[in-house]
Amino acid sequence: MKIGIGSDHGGFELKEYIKEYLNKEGIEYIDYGTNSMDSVDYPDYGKKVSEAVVSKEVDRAIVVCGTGIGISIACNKVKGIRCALCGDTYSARMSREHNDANILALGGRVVGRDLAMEIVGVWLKTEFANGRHKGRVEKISEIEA
Ligand SMILES: O=C[C@H](O)[C@H](O)[C@H](O)COP(=O)(O)O
Repeated sequence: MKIGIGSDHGGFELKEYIKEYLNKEGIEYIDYGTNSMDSVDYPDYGKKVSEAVVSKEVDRAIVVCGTGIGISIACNKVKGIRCALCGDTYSARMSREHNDANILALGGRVVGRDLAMEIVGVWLKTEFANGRHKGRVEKISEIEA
């Protein structure tokens, strides 16, 4: 599995920490920026990462901004993206099992590093459950169409 990762300045530090985790776990990733704490606009990075998911350059992605709110809103404007902003491991697991979320959003100024890593770990390893959830996710795609 290849993961895309991106953030604005508010999520930069957590993004770099997540990269260390991915390196340790041997998970391949592409970093779409930003590359410093200099102020940038989160929609630019949400768009880049989302387009990489839709084009299948990466399988799934993780995005981070200060709260995770702005970048998740931006990602969810891209057709085919189901971005879930998660602050706990239960939501992270459900976002995969029930919603087939293809992007995880985190708030770099909200969640601590240890919790963020638990959320990332759960989200990466959980598969979509299909079954009754499949038709519901398809109805989301119908809204987009
Ligand atoms: O939802 C938006 C994000 O939390 C941004 O990271 C935040 O708005 C950036 O704020 P500032 O420009 O004050 O660092």
